[in-house]
Amino acid sequence: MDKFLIRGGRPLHGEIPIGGAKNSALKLLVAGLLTSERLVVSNVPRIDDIGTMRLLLAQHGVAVEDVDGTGQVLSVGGDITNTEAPYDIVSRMRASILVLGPLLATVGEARVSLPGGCAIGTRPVDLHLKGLEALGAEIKLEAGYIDARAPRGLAGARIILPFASVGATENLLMAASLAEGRTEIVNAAREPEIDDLIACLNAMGARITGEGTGTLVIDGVKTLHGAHHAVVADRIECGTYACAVGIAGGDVRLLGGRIDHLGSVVRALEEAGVEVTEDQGAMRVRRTGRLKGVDIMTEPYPGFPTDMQAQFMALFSVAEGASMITETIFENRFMHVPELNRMGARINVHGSSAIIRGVESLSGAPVMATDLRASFSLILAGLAAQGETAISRIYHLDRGYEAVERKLSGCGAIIERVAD
Ligand SMILES: CC(=O)N[C@H]1[C@@H](OP(=O)(O)OP(=O)(O)OC[C@H]2O[C@@H](n3ccc(=O)[nH]c3=O)[C@H](O)[C@@H]2O)O[C@H](CO)[C@@H](O)[C@@H]1O
Ligand SMILES: C=C(OP(=O)(O)O)C(=O)O
Repeated sequence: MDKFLIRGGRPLHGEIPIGGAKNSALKLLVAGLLTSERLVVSNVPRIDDIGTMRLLLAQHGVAVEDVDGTGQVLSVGGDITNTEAPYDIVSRMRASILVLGPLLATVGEARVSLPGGCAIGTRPVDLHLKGLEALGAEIKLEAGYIDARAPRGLAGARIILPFASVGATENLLMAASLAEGRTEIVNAAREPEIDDLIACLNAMGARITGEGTGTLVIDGVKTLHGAHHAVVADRIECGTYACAVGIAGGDVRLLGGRIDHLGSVVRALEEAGVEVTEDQGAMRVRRTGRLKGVDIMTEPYPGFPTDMQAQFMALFSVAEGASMITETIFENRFMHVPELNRMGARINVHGSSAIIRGVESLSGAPVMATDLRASFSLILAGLAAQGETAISRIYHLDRGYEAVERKLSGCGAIIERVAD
């Protein structure tokens, strides 16, 4: 197991390239199950979750090839030979549940392990299952597995989601693309990654309209074909590095960062005293003065993303005044709080809200990463802290961030990966 050693106190200057979005690339690769032709996906981030997805697709008999040897252009293709998604892969990566809709739509059956809870919450999949049942699937839960069948194929339906679930919207979109007739998904998620999946499915011959509106209309087609699609820029990676500049100070251009996908994050940064501008295909982030505390609440897009909550917690821990962060999406997403407090932060959690009383400075300490975004909040704290911070269990971070130490040290940070 690796750990990071960070020496804080240095401002960041330079450029950081922003990669393709983890939360889009994973679903785009799954979309490859919907056709026996080749789907080529470019701008794929080189992160551990992509390796796990390749393993899962291989388990279904579908090959994922590295087209040019860079790991950034992957081609998915081949016939599905096995419809089981086993526990050992699904429990490692929850996005595995996304194979359910495509397997049902193409081969009419799937056996997918229930993902169960994870560090940030219970994360049930009831909305995925109810939606697929509305499309005609017969679903049984047995021995920890979802047994789903659609012996007569899937048929379009009007589905009203009680909550705009990202994963349920994606599973239903892919299944409905090959269902007979029209499907309408009301209260669909509106995240940019959903629009990216729709663009890819439409390039494969699907007929989907309504992206970004919350109501998606899918006219099912008989087959989908191969296509080439480039993954949208990772708004969470971009927002995370913006927080790095916010907490460490300095001036950095985030290359390829999409400011238009980060409205609520940019507003919070600006309120906190961080300057954000669009700069010729990059997002430029600067901070010279003291940070100020801000209140934020996580919400589905276009609201403030839960995947940026931990990073802002670190930022506000050294801001002037108090901040309140309310987490409304996941019930247990404050595991970074005790670790930040060990570094000198003053954070109290009351139910789904955390009160952060800003301190003058943090001090380096040995801390432990508990999940993907929490891991980065500790890096951010380490960049601002006096002395050395040692972060263990960074395998959580490697799930979703590419080349963190290279990107940060390229801008002047002192960060090193060492074997634990
Ligand atoms: C791989 C991926 O893209 N992950 C993202 C995706 O996760 P994911 O797709 O799991 O997130 P959802 O939007 O589905 O979940 C949000 C909330 O709805 C609840 N829920 C969801 C489905 C369901 O059937 N029943 C139910 O109760 C969940 O427990 C959670 O509390 O969106 C989240 C919310 O933006 C992000 O934090 C994750 O990074
Ligand atoms: C929670 C996240 O991912 P996952 O849904 O894969 O757990 C995330 O990307 O912050």
